Amino acid sequence: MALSGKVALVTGGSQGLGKAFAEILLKHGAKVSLLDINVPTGNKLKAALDEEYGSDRTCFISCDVTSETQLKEAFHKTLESFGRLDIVCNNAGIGNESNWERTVDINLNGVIRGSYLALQYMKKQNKGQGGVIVNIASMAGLGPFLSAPVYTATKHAVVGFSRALADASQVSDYGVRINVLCPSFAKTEILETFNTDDLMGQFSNLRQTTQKLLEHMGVLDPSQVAEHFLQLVTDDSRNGAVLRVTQAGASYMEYPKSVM
Ligand SMILES: NC(=O)c1ccc[n+]([C@@H]2O[C@H](COP(=O)([O-])OP(=O)(O)OC[C@H]3O[C@@H](n4cnc5c(N)ncnc54)[C@H](O)[C@@H]3O)[C@@H](O)[C@H]2O)c1
Ligand SMILES: CCCCC[C@H](O)/C=C/C=C\C/C=C\C/C=C\CCCC(=O)O
Repeated sequence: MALSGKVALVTGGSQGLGKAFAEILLKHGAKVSLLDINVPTGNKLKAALDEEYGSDRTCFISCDVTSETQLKEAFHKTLESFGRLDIVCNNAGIGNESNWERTVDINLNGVIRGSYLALQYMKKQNKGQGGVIVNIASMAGLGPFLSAPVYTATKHAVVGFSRALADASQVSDYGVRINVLCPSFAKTEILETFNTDDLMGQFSNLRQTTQKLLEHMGVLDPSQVAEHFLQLVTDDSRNGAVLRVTQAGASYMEYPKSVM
């Protein structure tokens, strides 16, 4: 998929990986709708992007992915502002093992809400032009991250949900590809989770273990992660792909062939 003239929507787009995804899409000619609950940071980012790319290339929409109503409205506003929708990145996520219900509602339910709305707007059967969904999981979607069991569960679920949806989309001929990105640790605010006892809950005693894992795996720059995100967006041959990104490089996960 060539990105010039295409329109993307990125949840959790105010900072961190969402910001890096927005920037790489803009660099390649797309327009981007940024959705986030962090309104001051989102507005600041929009102002900075206006300077660099012009004010018609982005919009910022205050949106909580736990609200079906707000998310629907944000998709509607994106279509209204830019006239089309081609790329949806369900990226908003948190690490909160204490309020784990909220973690499930953002990391998993938010991805499901965003993916279903994306299909509704992009699938050919609804007069959409087709497109691509990239859901952001984590290495914790591929194996156990011991200090964050609920986070691990949500990210495994994002991988399973996205792979099943990709097969369903292909069999139903929606014209929409669905892929998953699984980054290792990246330098963003979410890593502060490990220094916050309230967020780690009963697993705050595992801080040393987490710290060792982090030192062992290293910390990626968001721009490195964005390069691999771009691959999932632009490579039309990829549907149901799960791309693992580490300091050592990126590799597609291999799974047994689907029964269908
Ligand atoms: N940084 C890492 O090490 C890492 C590694 C693998 C995967 N991830 C995943 O990447 C994604 C982005 O995280 P990040 O690292 O950029 O962290 P971050 O904390 O910098 O960014 C997360 C963004 O999501 C927004 N957000 C949180 N709850 C929201 C909600 N209810 N509705 C809308 N927006 C909401 C936040 O305001 C923030 O802007 C997450 O899904 C995270 O799990 C991060
Ligand atoms: C709790 C919020 C912190 C977010 C961290 C973020 O998602 C990064 C996680 C990075 C690594 C997770 C650690 C362990 C996963 C365990 C095994 C994966 C092995 C799978 C493989 O090598 O393919």
